[in-house]
Amino acid sequence: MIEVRDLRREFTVTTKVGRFRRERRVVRAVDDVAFDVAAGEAVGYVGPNGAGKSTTIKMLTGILVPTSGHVRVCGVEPSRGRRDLARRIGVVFGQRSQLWWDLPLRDSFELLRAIYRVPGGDYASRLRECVELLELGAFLDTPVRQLSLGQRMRGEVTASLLHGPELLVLDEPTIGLDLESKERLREFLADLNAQRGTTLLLTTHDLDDIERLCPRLVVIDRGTVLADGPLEALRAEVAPERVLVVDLEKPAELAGLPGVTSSRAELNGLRHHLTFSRADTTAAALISAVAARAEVHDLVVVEPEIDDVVRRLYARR
Ligand SMILES: Nc1ncnc2c1ncn2[C@@H]1O[C@H](COP(=O)(O)OP(=O)(O)OP(=O)(O)O)[C@@H](O)[C@H]1O
Repeated sequence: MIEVRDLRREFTVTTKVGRFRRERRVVRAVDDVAFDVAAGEAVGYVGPNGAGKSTTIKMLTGILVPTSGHVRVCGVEPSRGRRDLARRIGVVFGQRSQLWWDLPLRDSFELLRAIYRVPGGDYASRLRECVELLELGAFLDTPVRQLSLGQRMRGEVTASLLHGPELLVLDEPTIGLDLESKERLREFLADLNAQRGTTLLLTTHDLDDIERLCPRLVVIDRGTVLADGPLEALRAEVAPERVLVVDLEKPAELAGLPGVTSSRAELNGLRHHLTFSRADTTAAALISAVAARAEVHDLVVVEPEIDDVVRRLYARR
């Protein structure tokens, strides 16, 4: 669905030096990026501010022309076949609208239907589905400028799906939304991917979006790909330590258990936090070792937070 090789984009920026001189400098925003996305995947494209995420997305959608490299999206070269591509993909920019500010949402949708020449039956069924799942009914006749951010974002997502795209590219789709709106949108996108098979590529700073939606992560920093793989594999690679938290029936000492790299006790020895590495032991073996020493009341295995995984990936540089 997406094929990117040796992708590069440079910008020339002019900065003022002293009172009269200006200096031209080349900024390489995307530097030899390569990745593929197969049909039906849901991939998170993450990185710190200025990493090159938006620049990549703009090249994938044909808004920006690459300085060099190879990009194909749905078999189309985006900068040459922008119109053709627009019929096959949907794009949502959290910070930019594709809706007509003064028109009611419903009229914006009608205009998009005409632009993309969507057959009446397909349009009606897609709109009905989005209205129902994204709960748009109450504000379909409200001008876009009067909508809340959460309502507008639901409108943006609907607008991007009316022509039935194979791929949906989202740049910061949940930015600024309240928790309930975020969750509703995530659930909708997860269903779209799982049930319709729509491929998703999204950039986000909210790692809960990734945890909820994207089994695979491409991490970019300073224009280059730092890591690419399933979230679980990256977690195991850079943050292999997990913590077994056990509550005991009676206080006990749990020092020296095999595979435990550090431990901490609280509640007068009733609760223990045992840190262990995947390479040294398994959760099952550790639980058996604890149970052989003391009567276990309850337990939980805590995985490293996704924020921690991503922070360690950035730090690895
Ligand atoms: N039009 C432009 N002219 C000059 N420099 C640019 C331009 N667009 C982006 N850049 C620079 O390219 C780099 C990458 O920017 P980009 O917007 O792709 O980052 P990002 O990962 O999307 O960041 P953020 O998370 O802050 O949105 C930055 O150093 C940015 O200043």
